[in-house]
Amino acid sequence: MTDIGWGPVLSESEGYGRLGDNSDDYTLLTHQDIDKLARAGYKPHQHASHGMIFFRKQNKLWDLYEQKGFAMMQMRFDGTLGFPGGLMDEGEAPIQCLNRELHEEIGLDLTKHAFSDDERIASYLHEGKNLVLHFYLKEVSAEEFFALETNTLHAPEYGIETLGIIRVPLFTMGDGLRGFPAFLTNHFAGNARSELITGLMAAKLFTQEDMEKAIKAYKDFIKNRSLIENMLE
Ligand SMILES: O=c1[nH]cnc2c1ncn2[C@H]1C[C@H](O)[C@@H](COP(=O)(O)OP(=O)(O)O)O1
Repeated sequence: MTDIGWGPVLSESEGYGRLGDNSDDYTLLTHQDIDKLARAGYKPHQHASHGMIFFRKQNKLWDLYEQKGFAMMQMRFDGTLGFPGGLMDEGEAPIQCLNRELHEEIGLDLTKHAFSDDERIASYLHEGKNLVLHFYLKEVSAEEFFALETNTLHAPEYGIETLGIIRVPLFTMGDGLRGFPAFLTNHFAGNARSELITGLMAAKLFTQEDMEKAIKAYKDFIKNRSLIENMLE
């Protein structure tokens, strides 16, 4: 087999992952938009699919904090946080792309846990990047979640694209910041932060009020951090 090398292939997708996206850069697409894209063979855009696997469990963590369960994310090769998933290959549909990528990145057993098309909860267009992002959500039991996590160590891309699977802390500590709001202050790939918020709301793990409180705590922290950094300059 001729080795084509990854250089030319990767350089084409370099721009998609650049940091600095805002949530306003992404437009939420309707079902009609998606049907139209499918009829056009998903062209002329590049597409990517990512999925959130979670379990719900009402728990009092350390007898103190209300924990809602866990959601799975990953530390990516580029140092940002994201969901398992990736770019669609020629001839694929978004759901095929998702299942292929989840097998490669987290070793998902597709005979047991393949995602289905009706688990897509949102799709977004980034016009500037000509990129459509499809986002899927899957609920599993706690036991299945732990087994899936263990299996990630044997995934073909573990240690290459996926540097580690992480659990999103779904609780807030007494200072109102540590836990989920502090988690939101990390660097995320693409619109993964918005997807996380959307996914947790769609799963009804957060009430509107709890989510607004968490987002406010995270944004206040970022604002205060920038103020302090500016003062120190
Ligand atoms: O979790 C994510 N949510 C939304 N957008 C994401 C996420 N992870 C990455 N991205 C963006 C930015 C990336 O460059 C493109 C392509 O995804 P990626 O997973 O890097 O694709 P490959 O593994 O290189 O095929 O989507």
